[in-house]
Amino acid sequence: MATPRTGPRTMFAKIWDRHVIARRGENSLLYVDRHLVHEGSFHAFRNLASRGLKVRRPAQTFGTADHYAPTVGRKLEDAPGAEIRHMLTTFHNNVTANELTAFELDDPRQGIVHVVGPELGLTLPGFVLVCGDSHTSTHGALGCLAFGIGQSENEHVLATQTIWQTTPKVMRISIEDRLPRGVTAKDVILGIIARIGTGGATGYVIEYAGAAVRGMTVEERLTVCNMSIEAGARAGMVAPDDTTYSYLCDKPYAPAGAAWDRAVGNWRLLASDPGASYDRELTLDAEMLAPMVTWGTSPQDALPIDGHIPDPDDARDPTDKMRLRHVLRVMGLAPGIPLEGLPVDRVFIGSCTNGRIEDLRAAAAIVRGRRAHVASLVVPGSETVRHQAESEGLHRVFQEAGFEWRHAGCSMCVGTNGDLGTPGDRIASTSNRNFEGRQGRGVRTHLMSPAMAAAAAVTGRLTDVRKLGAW
Ligand SMILES: CC(C)[C@H](C(=O)O)[C@@H](O)C(=O)O
Ligand code: SF4
Repeated sequence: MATPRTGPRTMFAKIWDRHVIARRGENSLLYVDRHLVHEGSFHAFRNLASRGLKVRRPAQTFGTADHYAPTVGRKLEDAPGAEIRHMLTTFHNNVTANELTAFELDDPRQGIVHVVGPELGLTLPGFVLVCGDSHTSTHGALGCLAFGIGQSENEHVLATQTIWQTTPKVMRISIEDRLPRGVTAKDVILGIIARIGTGGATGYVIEYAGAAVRGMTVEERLTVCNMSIEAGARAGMVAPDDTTYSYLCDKPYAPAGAAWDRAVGNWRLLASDPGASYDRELTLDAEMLAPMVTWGTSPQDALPIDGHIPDPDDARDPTDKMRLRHVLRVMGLAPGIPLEGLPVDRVFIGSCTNGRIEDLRAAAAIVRGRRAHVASLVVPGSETVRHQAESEGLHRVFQEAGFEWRHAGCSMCVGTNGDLGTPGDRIASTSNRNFEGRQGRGVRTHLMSPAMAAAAAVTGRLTDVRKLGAW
């Protein structure tokens, strides 16, 4: 559908229209307000340099070391292996050569790009923000259009501060009512993906709306928008409101003084107009949601904790039947068994989905006064989060329970820094992808909320956190 020029407009259309510089057929050239880079952007920097170019707008481009960051210490030598160290050195050389502000291992602001952007105020409402990383959808929680880009697009943005895009469609997902006890933002997004599937939002930008979303903190909205990409969406967005402004007002890179007042005045105009039309609408009742756990190798393979492993024989479609058989083999699960009570070998609390301070507080509330039954790792999403958690004494709660408390990075979400499970491990993980082998060869991943992962750590089994009495 073409963007309507007049009449009620969606938040997406307002931001998009304001950034279009040129049109060529189906494609629009968009101005990019903010470009974020991590170690994975090395191809783009290499190609840029080979064309004799430098970053066009260094003041709008920020870098952070996250995927390869060692979490056991902050020195290059803490990284296991020459390849990992090479990635970190290459990143350093690229940001230095282009005179970019970057948060490297020794910087107190270092962390996962999608945690660092919002918490430093590098992500602002109304922006077009891009990064060579699929979970860039996270930033849309602040009311901007944020999406992941590929390496050649990344090079184009570095060189021109613009990007060619086709106009996506817009879907509104309204989550009405209030979240029940023990149900978190992670359960909301896993519930949505279980319902619409990993291709359910392909070609769309999702706008999350409804009372449950309005009632969420910014951190909870970030969790929801983070996993939009797992439903195939180009981006996820939440209209900015007073919750957004009070989150942003004291952030280092947010506007200050009179500029802040002017900015808020403009941001207040961003929300979709009443009566704006969407290409697709979906409404979910929050009251129906429960703590969710994935049982398969795709984020859509999610069920409430009181669910049972599906039986491939119940699948009508032969392709589904085959896929299910394969998934259950990979996951080491038998049809019909209950999810609750399944023993786990390891727990990972962290990632750009659930590595923020509220996530660590929620996990610590369950862990306090209990002991970890299995190897458990807490990796704050950023050093800012780590320092905040330490000032609240959360690190001691985890350490006294036998958890490992690390420095910030992507860590076991993807294991590119060497933090991996061992073959056969079943991991309760707060990350966003449960793809086969993502956390290590032969490792089985179950995605869940921080509270649920903490419950699994202290019982050694998939556990309904509502039964631990902490809620
Ligand atoms: C390495 C990076 C490009 C990748 C992504 O795009 O998402 C990673 O962050 C991931 O989560 O798998
Ligand atoms: S924490 Fe995981 S999902 Fe997020 S950017 Fe890092 S690897 Fe990707």
